[in-house]
Amino acid sequence: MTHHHHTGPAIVTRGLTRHFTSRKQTVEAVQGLDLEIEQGELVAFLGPNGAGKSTTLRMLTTLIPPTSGSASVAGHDVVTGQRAVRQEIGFVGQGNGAGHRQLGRDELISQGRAHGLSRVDARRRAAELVEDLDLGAVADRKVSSLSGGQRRRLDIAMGLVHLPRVLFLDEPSTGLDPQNRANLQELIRRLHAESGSTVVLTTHYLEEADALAGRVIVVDHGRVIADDSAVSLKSGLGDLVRLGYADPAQAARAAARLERIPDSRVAVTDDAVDLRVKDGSAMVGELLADLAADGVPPTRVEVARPTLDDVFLDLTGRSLRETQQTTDPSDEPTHSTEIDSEVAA
Ligand SMILES: Nc1ncnc2c1ncn2[C@@H]1O[C@H](COP(=O)(O)OP(=O)(O)OP(=O)(O)O)[C@@H](O)[C@H]1O
Repeated sequence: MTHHHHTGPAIVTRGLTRHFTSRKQTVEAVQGLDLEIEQGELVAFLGPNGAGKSTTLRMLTTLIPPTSGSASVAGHDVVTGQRAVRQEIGFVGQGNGAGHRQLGRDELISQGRAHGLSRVDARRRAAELVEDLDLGAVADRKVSSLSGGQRRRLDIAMGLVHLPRVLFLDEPSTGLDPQNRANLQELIRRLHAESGSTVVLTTHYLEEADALAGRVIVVDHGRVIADDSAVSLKSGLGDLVRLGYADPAQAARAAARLERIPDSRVAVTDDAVDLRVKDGSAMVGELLADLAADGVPPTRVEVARPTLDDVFLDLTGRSLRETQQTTDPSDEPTHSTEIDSEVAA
């Protein structure tokens, strides 16, 4: 069997586990992942700092071996078939190591040569990538002089030189401004659509996972806590209808009435009632009429569509934003700022 005929899933993991030991303490970074990712999927691993996203990617790209369990990529085991896996994949890490003194185009050509392309083919491939990734204006400048967004596009071009069947991107848009992030997402979407290759990325931008990935795998403490399309994850949770009252007694009466709605959850805090229910936005008119008829019309109403942060909160009792801020205080402030603006949107 040659890898060209591999027709099974792009990625399979079975009990994939990785522990780290430092100063006699064991960190269970990844704990027993069982995943199947089909060829051509675009998947985002979403989770807070330290959830195990990078460790998972580093195992799948053969940079570190699993402690236990197994994984295969494009039909090859990441341990016994390390070499074959490397030929099939592209990996764009966090801050790749393109030589700063080189010109962007020369970096691409060297990378192509390193992957076994002839000089002519490497030049041709570099030219294609410069075109595809809109690097024309910067390809003939030194890498060290490029902006963050240009540098990221060059990193991605580096990962694409050998037409990988599976592309791994570790936090591709971290550190980019919103405009560059949007451009990069558009680029990833286009590359995925045109190449039909499998794309796996990690992110802690909710908005990115939401906008980009057909499938979102939410990880926390080294485990998968949800795995579905962003749309299903959110619609499964339901909309939040928040009703404000003049006093707590009214709120309590309204809550008692709302608890009769099937498949809903009601929470009261002082003079506000939170109702979580599927398609809440569609039923709000009827709901208000009923409450008015029962003598408990609210004084304020807000309806919020669920975000992936709500999904995370529902699953873990914590917000991605909180974990973002507390797990790694040295983290760049851009992260939490971004997540704030996403939630506010
Ligand atoms: N080489 C290592 N030695 C010791 N601990 C490690 C090592 N690499 C990762 N860890 C720990 O494993 C856990 C998972 O880290 P990992 O980098 O996979 O998380 P992540 O989800 O990618 O987070 P981030 O969003 O911050 O990149 C963390 O607790 C981390 O401190």
